Amino acid sequence: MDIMANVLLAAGCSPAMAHALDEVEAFVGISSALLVNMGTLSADWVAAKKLAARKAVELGKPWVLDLVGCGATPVRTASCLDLLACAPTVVRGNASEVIALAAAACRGASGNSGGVRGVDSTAASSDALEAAKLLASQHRCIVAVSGAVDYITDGTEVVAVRNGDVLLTLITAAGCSLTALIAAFLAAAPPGPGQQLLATAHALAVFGLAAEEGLKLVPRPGPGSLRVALLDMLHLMEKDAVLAGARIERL
Ligand SMILES: Nc1ncnc2c1ncn2[C@@H]1O[C@H](COP(=O)(O)OP(=O)(O)OP(=O)(O)O)[C@@H](O)[C@H]1O
Ligand SMILES: Cc1ncsc1CCO
Ligand SMILES: [Mg+2]
Repeated sequence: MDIMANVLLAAGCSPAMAHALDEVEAFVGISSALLVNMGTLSADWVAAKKLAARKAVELGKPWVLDLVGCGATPVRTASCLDLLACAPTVVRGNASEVIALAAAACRGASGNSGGVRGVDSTAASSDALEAAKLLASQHRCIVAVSGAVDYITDGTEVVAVRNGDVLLTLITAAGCSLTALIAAFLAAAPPGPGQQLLATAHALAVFGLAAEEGLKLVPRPGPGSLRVALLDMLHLMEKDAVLAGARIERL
């Protein structure tokens, strides 16, 4: 929650981390977008996630699902399936999580089918592209798979983003923070066909580019200094740097 909230603040947003059952709906009411993160699955938190997601749909607000550890345990996979049924705008996971969710959605399976290593991926994002397309078309959402190359699809179109650095995988909740940034970009996306897909791709590009630019500031790069430099660059990067450095390609 620390790094997610700080990433959002650095990017100019106003985050609130809320999970109380009797509060989440009111918070969705005053928010521009909702992020549901599956990192912590106490029963009342899961219930609050579902309430919040349903409220966002009722109010027509975008909401994003982060599949943390989908496939690692039966409870995690089942909870992710429950949230998928609440019509997310965007689903974001690493390759193993997306593969596990697609397998579970197809077969009702809840075992470790995506090669999940706890909350970390053992698969390449390209290996999850077909699973992502299937999920996106069957559930009418956008699916973003993070990795060396990030893929974003609505089931028909596929966009690839080639920003980022492998050192990000050594910062816990880097992916969670990226998903938070997707929610922020959805909140700011103009209406119209394809805009949410583009907003999602741009969030991935800006996040990855901030890491790349941050690494240039660090004399001896490691996860700790990258974590700090990433926050700094999300705050400092100007539009020109983003336009020059974003590597977004329609496939
Ligand atoms: N091999 C890589 N090269 C460059 N960037 C990468 C690589 N792997 C991941 N990334 C980037 O790291 C960020 C986090 O993605 P990752 O797939 O590691 O998420 P995650 O597994 O959900 O992480 P977490 O669970 O810690 O939140 C993304 O911006 C992604 O583009
Ligand atoms: C390590 C960890 N455990 C639950 S959430 C989280 C952050 C990375 O997904
Ligand atoms: Mg994750």
